[in-house]
Amino acid sequence: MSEATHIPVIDISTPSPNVAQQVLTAAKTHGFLFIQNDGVTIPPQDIEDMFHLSKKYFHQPREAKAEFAIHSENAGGINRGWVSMQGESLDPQGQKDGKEAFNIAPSTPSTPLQPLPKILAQSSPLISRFQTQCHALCTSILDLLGTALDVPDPTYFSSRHDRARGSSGSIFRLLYYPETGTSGSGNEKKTEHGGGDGDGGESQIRAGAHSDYGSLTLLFRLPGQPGLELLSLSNTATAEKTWVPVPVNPAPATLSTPPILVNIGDLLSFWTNGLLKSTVHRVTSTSSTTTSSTERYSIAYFCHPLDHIQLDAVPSAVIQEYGESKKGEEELAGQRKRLGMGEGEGAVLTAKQHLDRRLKVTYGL
Ligand SMILES: O=C(O)CCC(=O)C(=O)O
Ligand SMILES: [Fe+2]
Repeated sequence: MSEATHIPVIDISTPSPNVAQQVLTAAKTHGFLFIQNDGVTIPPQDIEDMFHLSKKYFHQPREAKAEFAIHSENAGGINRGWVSMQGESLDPQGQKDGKEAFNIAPSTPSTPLQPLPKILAQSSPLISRFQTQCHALCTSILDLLGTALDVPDPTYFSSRHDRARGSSGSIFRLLYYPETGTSGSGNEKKTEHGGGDGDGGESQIRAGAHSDYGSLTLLFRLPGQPGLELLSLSNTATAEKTWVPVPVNPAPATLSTPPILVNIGDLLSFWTNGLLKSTVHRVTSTSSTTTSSTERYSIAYFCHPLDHIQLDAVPSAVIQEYGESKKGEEELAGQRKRLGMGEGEGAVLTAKQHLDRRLKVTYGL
């Protein structure tokens, strides 16, 4: 990875203005940062158990998984349940993704977990606990951003994500990228797609190029299962971009458990006038020289503000100034266009409207 895209590993276990600045700098520069796992907020044992559960779930026969198909009543409605192999394209202009997924909406004190297939239901306490832990980490990161952005109330962002106060678009997602190049995987063909963005090689797209929709995404991956790449500026003069791999553990000699990867989503970028970057990323096969790749698992927590939260001006001089700069204006015009908002349309969106527009523009939902 070139120095320009060196994603820092940040230890936030003792929050301070300096730590807050480190988080802000990474969010402004790369839109990606690693958080050192303190072993407490999200215990490594729970991460391991979640991966174990995910493996057990996805290794079931197709028919068992189809009972809880995404958006079905069985699965508890819209955006919940199982996404089949090639069942979605994260890049609407690209090919179908070579992956399966299972979406679980977070439980709250007033809403229990959605109906789950038996294997997952048996581990409901682990799933609920894991979601709560993920949300707690998001809260800490949002508070650090509030501090570094000099918002008078540093909990400005996090209080607007308070799960006890209502529903949100937050979603917890188990992801499975089946082995390819062998019979029965359902995704045998190696494709030519994806080599044209500067990496020069042939690679198979397992999850198409996209940016995430919400405020923050936490991503858990397993050592020995690389494949995530982000689109990074490689030449400022020509604005040329290139795909850069994101290691699972950037410092295995010093970090016994992989740090947690965090990235900024479109909503938080929009809310901060484009100051925080929502960076395009994708998942490719592990090898650019062979036709097969081994199975891969990841787990994502997509954190969203409460549905009713208005994404209006954040009381931060840094954000306001950025919005008035040429770069900020360009950034916002691009985001508005992507959201299908007319030029000069100054309407304030709620978090739910933002998500609905983003889904509508991307999927025509
Ligand atoms: O599986 C991964 O490593 C990334 C998945 C991803 O970017 C997503 O689901 O939004
Ligand atoms: Fe993503």
